[in-house]
Amino acid sequence: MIVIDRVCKSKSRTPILREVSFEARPGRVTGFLGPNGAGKTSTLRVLLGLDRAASGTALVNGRPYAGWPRPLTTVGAALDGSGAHRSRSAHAHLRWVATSNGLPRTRVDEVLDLVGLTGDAGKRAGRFSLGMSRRLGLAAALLGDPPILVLDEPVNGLDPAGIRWMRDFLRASAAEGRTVLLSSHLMGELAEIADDVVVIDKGSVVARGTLAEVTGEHSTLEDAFFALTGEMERPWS
Ligand SMILES: Nc1ncnc2c1ncn2[C@@H]1O[C@H](COP(=O)(O)OP(=O)(O)OP(=O)(O)O)[C@@H](O)[C@H]1O
Repeated sequence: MIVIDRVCKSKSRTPILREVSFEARPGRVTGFLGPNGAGKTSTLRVLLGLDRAASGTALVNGRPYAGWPRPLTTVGAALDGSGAHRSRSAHAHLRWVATSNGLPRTRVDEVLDLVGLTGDAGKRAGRFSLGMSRRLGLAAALLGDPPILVLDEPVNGLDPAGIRWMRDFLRASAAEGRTVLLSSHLMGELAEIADDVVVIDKGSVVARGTLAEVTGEHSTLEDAFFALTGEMERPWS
């Protein structure tokens, strides 16, 4: 369970998060939706202890992320890229992450299999496609078999097959009882995958609830999003 409670943060004296509050629950996919620059990544960075909030709390299973003795066994996170050095093979990268976090190396082959990268395990990360890099980032996040997954824009840039694979994987993870929190600015995709939706705009949460509650009277989540944020649909974007 993730509980974010009235998190505030400023950068260069400009408020970028204004009392952000929401929950992500076990067994559900929670979609964190907002336009570019709304504050999604900043919120996730606070949650993962990579940035400090000026005020408010962000807790995973009742504690700050950094308060967990072996955080990878509580939260698996993938923010941007695979995190692997270009010259390292997928297998070597995962071995290094496992060893440095006190996780058994036997887990490396298991997570490679889970994300469908067994056949590419010896390939250098620098030669991976975007979809393969996303899978490698996810594999690292899964090393500790965590009950909570936090993923920043996991389907951004993936081809249709990659999107479908990621969607099925995350839905199956939630069905196993995991808490899955993912950010996205792709509304159609989020509507396909999320049980619960949190909409953030200009650093403030403007809606949260089940997908049906947030969509409300609108025919699609996208329509609801534009009504909530006042963003105009731009034909060139
Ligand atoms: N290091 C920084 N210095 C100054 N401003 C920053 C910094 N990092 C982020 N910001 C600002 O904070 C706001 C929120 O950015 P953030 O990256 O969290 O948004 P986002 O919703 O993840 O956007 P995107 O979908 O484009 O990734 C933006 O206005 C951004 O310009």
